[in-house]
Amino acid sequence: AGIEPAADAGPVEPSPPVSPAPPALPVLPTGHPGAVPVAVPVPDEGAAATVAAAPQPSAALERILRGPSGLGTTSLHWARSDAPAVPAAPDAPARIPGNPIPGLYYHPVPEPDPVRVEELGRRIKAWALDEVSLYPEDWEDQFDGFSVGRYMVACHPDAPSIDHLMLATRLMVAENAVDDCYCEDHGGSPIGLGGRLLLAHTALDPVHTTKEYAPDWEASLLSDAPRRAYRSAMEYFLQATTPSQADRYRHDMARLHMGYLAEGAWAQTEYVPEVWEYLAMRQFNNFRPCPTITDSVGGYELPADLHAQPAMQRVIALAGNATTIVNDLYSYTKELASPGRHLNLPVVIAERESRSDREAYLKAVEVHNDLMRDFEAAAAELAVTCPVPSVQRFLRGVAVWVDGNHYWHQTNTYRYSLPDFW
Ligand SMILES: CC(C)=CCC/C(C)=C(\C)COP(=O)(O)OP(=O)(O)O
Ligand SMILES: [Mg+2]
Repeated sequence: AGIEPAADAGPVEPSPPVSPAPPALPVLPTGHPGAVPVAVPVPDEGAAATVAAAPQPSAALERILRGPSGLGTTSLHWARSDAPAVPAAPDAPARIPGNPIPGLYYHPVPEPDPVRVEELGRRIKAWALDEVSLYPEDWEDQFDGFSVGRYMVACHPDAPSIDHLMLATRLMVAENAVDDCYCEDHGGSPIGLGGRLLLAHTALDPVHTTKEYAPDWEASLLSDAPRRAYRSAMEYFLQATTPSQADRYRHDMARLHMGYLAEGAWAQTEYVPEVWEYLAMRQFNNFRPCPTITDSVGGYELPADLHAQPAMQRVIALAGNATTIVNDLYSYTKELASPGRHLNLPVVIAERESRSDREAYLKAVEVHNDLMRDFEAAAAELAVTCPVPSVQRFLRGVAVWVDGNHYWHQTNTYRYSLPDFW
């Protein structure tokens, strides 16, 4: 991961004052300079019926990708361009910084709104420095290089306001702080990871304990940068979401923490998993908590029983897996250069299937492409079988998150560079 907070995960340090309770989030655009009003792409009943009647998954997929159709819906096409998904040509001229991985199946996105990107960048830095003391000032370049504002604007083009975008952006920063500080090479280690993660998880899922012990737990939430970040980001999230949306997020974060633990355990014992085992671990150590808040950031709710449907769970898992293997591919050279052996899909394929680095990398691209195609087929099928407006919008929000995530990885040349395999 990438944002490098003050690496003080150990002993309790003097705490900054608890930030005030966040205000309730307005659902409508706020009039803030960056609060660009957007049309909400919820199909009407007629449009939903059209989807329901569509016989072919491919037609439904196109429907999800294109958004609503019909009179007056032009403005509802909020992110995916009409450009087809492309296996990139190796010699295609670059229009934006960073080259896409040749042969990768992805959808280009429009450039994120620069006004929003700038305002979000300003506000997230203020939060990081003033509200949660996330990192020392001399780490500013790394924070800026992470470009979290550009990331979140690209992934949530339907957010009604900057306040909504801030929900996702705080959580993204906090999640990376925990990964960097607890798990990876900014003070992290597999040793003792379980205890650190569990205690950090209580910033998301509070401890209900006796009067005697509650103050110690409360104080612990301010005792290091990852916990301060989780606690504050979750407090804002709770103000803006329903109890079931918050509980969905907690569940996804418990999954993530379980994935960190498996990765850490394998690192500790120097175990190189089989490819399928690696993919299982990476389904948990995964971006999943980010696309699954797309409705919260969009200012609407996918009801809990619709979120829990097995077909929706499959769509979410496949989307999360595709986005996470994108990270393995774009961060490959960074991870090769890091100390020790950092597992990612190309590294595991090379080891377990006795392939050259290049062959293994190219096979990992194919694994990603299969996951993307399976995700899109599963989403299309669900759109046909469940023509409910919130489901349609959620599926589209997840698809757009997948595309925005690819865009961010491709264009973040501060963090990532491609290997020389073509
Ligand atoms: C934002 C979030 C939920 C992250 C959790 C898992 C995670 C850190 C990733 C999927 C990114 O993977 P990785 O740790 O390999 O990140 P970098 O390659 O260092 O960018
Ligand atoms: Mg990586």
